[in-house]
Amino acid sequence: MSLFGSMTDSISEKLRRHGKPIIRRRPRSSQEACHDDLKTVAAAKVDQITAELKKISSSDGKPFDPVERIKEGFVTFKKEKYDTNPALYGELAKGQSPKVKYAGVGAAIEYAVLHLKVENIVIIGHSACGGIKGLMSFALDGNNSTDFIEDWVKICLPAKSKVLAEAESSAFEDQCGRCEREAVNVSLANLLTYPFVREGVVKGTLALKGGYYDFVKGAFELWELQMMAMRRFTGAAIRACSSSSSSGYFARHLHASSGESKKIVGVFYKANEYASKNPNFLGCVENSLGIRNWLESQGHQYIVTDDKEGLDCELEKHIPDLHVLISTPFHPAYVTAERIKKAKNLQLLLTAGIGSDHIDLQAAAAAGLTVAEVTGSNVVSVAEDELMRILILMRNFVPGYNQVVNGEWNVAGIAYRAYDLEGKTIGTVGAGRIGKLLLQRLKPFGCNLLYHDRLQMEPELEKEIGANYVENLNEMLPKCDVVVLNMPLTEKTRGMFNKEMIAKMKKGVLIVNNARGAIMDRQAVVEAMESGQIGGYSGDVWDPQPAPKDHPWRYMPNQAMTPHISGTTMDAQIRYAAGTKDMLEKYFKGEDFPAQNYIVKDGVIAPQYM
Ligand SMILES: NC(=O)c1ccc[n+]([C@@H]2O[C@H](COP(=O)([O-])OP(=O)(O)OC[C@H]3O[C@@H](n4cnc5c(N)ncnc54)[C@H](O)[C@@H]3O)[C@@H](O)[C@H]2O)c1
Ligand SMILES: [Zn+2]
Repeated sequence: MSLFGSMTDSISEKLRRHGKPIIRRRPRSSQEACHDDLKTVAAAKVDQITAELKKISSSDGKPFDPVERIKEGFVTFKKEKYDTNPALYGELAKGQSPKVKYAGVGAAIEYAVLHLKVENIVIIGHSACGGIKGLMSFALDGNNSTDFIEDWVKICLPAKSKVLAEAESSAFEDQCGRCEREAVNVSLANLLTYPFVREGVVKGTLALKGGYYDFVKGAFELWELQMMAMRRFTGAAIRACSSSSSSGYFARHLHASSGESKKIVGVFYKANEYASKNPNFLGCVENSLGIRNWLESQGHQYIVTDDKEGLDCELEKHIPDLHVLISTPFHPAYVTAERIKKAKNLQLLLTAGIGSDHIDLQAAAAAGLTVAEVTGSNVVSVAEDELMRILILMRNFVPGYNQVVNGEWNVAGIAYRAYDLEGKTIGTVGAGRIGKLLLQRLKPFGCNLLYHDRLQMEPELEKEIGANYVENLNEMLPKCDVVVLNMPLTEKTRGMFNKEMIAKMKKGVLIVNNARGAIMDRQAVVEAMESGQIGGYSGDVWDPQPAPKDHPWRYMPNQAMTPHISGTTMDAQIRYAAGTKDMLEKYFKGEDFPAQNYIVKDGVIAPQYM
């Protein structure tokens, strides 16, 4: 591993979770009782050293610059040590087996930032790193992960995927070199999960810097964390890290006694030959959210299957004694009242994704169960996909694509019903997380944006998004060239878009539905497509799922349907896997989940799902 402490937070984290803290605490001594005095002493010492350093550098007229100090130090090291002892450093360049490891763990960082008021944190990686070599050569297929490397790898996966995406065909050595630098960036992002670090960076009182020693070339690189770019690249890492808690012991169980072993069942789609094609493919049976080793190391049983239908299926076998069921909307395990009745040990139903309508919420509430999902985990994924579908329908893309595949060329056959998006009226039914993101993304297209929801947005947000609220849905529908559905499937919205509602829309309206298939009256859609009342329909949600071969939406004209894919991008999977793990961890400890994740809590259904 690194000599310089990068990644060490996650390592100590891992050890703490296994109940083996790296540093064992001595009983409190009287000396420790007066550590407040020591704090003052330490702060005074730091002030003194800083003042001395400033004096030294101001003697040559330049202001004190900590980054310059590091560079100078490195140049001195290179000239006076490295270049004078080629035999030793040549040996080091081949690899090392260090006897000592310096590690800054959470508490030390907190002390340094809050009390010593350091202005720079530098994380330094190095060439020929054994840890990175392990990370790069390790296949995340869920089979050969070791107890230790699994969590570490998960935290650094964004670095590995970035390198593989950018330099897939490069030589292994080159990939390792890139990953040694990217891993530093991940560690920097990891630091941002500390609120006091974030605050310092935002306020400009603290700078996060990455460094890299190349022992082979004898070079040193230094770079500063770019807040915006980092956020984008390491967002997933930040979420993955912040989902790990800092205490390793099971405190108490809200629902059961401490330390009890649980039977957890996950229902996911099978990825078969695709499972190993991407290390972030966590949401399939094969990789089972990447939590198998973690669960089993704590004595829990984890059964995973895609076999979810009928009385003979694998899921049904485990219903009588499972404690937790993890399911996804993409390959929904239908949790009916009968199944809930049979599930005598069931406590928790987790949806890895958003939308828990595959669960009979009334029955779950009556049985005192908790239902929760990873709220927000794939809202960007869905909003982007909806924007794509709007454009695909508006430009009549699918028939054009089909012509190409079929060896045809007929511009007219596409053009007569292809339009610009600009100037059209687009209305979303439901403007929650996804609806708002869609409206924001539509703004630059110069459309007339409308929304209907149970709730009106705050005037400021409404103005920023540039959409007008229409309280009465019946007034909005006749105005729209495109209607997008963005509300949950509930008892109120099931079958809501029937023949009568569809008749209220403009003739030739385009409909995008990534919300839920059952919000539409299946047959009414088919008939309206055939009559031309609906000009185009696109979506990724069906009722039931998987859609049977004879589902009529497969065969209606002017449709641009896909299987349920929008919320299960590789980016989304990292987020919903981390969110599911976070909730499991909290469940084991008897802690509450983030409030927005609850669909049913303590037998009460959240109001918008009633
Ligand atoms: N296709 C996919 O992969 C995918 C992924 C994520 C979510 N979804 C679906 O999208 C839905 C919305 O997700 P979200 O994250 O935006 O949820 P959200 O809770 O943030 O927003 C839902 C909005 O719908 C509104 N609403 C509820 N009932 C309504 C009604 N009867 N009439 C009008 N408005 C109503 C709510 O007030 C809320 O503003 C989910 O429930 C899920 O079914 C699909
Ligand atoms: Zn190393």
